[in-house]
Amino acid sequence: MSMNSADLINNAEKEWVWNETPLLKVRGLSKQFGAGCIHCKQPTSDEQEGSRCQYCGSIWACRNLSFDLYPGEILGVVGESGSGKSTLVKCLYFDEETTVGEMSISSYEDKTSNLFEKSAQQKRYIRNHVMGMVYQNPLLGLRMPISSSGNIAEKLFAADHYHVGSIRQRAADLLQKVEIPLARMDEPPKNFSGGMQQRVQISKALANNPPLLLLDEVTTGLDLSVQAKVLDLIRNIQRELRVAMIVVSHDLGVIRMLADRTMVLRQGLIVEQGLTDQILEDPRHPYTQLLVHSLL
Ligand SMILES: Nc1ncnc2c1ncn2[C@@H]1O[C@H](COP(=O)(O)OP(=O)(O)OP(=O)(O)O)[C@@H](O)[C@H]1O
Repeated sequence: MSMNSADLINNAEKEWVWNETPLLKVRGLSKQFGAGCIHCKQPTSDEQEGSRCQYCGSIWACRNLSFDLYPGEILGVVGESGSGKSTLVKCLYFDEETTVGEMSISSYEDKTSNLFEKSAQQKRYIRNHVMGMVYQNPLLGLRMPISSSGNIAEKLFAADHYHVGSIRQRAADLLQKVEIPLARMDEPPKNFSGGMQQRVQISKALANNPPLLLLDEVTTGLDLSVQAKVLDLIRNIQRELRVAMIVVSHDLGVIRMLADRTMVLRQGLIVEQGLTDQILEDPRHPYTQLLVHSLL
């Protein structure tokens, strides 16, 4: 297959990205819901066994997940409903307690230590300074009754910024970046459409210039034209700010548009990972083949 110049630039960018130290390293991340029992103390990596313990009903939502994310890269996480995608990002953002595993972030002062073992206060610091999260449900990421600028201010306060003038300017800049009219910056997100709410969430998540952004099904439930606008915005932000992202979606169209590399989850296990082009054009695992063919 012949390559055009855009492919060449893309590949050059990917090579450049991979020569760097990973921004995020995750090793052996497992998350169990339920008390567990003697039969399911350890997550099994056997696809045939499934993620649910037949004795106690506990579920290993994520099983032994290991991966790296490079600065400025977008990693897609795809899989059917219940495959563990949301649980993975919730563990990374400390919304859920990880059962076993290690995570380190190279831009955090303590580069190599396991962030899952930090205190609640340190985890709060990491959430406010090093990561941003955009949820599928804007109710989880925004305070609906307070102004959009106030939502951003809240995130800046949490990271110890107190100068009112510069906070307001930062809120205006961010809302402008996501194309919310400045005349509406003091309106609460509850007055906005679904697509606008997602854009306010994105601007709030970017408030402290985090090197890592987590996006969980951010376009699910939006009209197709609105989806396209939000996806465009995410792509532009990644190009402009070189922020690394983990994009969770059950929609391979979203993954195709955004992700440099992709990880396919099934019943909490990674069944395949690699360059998105390769995964979509030449999937190896039968489950990925099924996903890709259902898109065609
Ligand atoms: N709080 C919880 N308590 C018990 N089980 C849970 C909880 N949250 C998730 N699970 C289970 O963990 C597994 C993975 O769920 P998760 O929400 O991560 O999947 P997902 O791939 O994000 O699905 P979807 O695309 O439908 O959001 C599922 O079997 C789910 O029932």
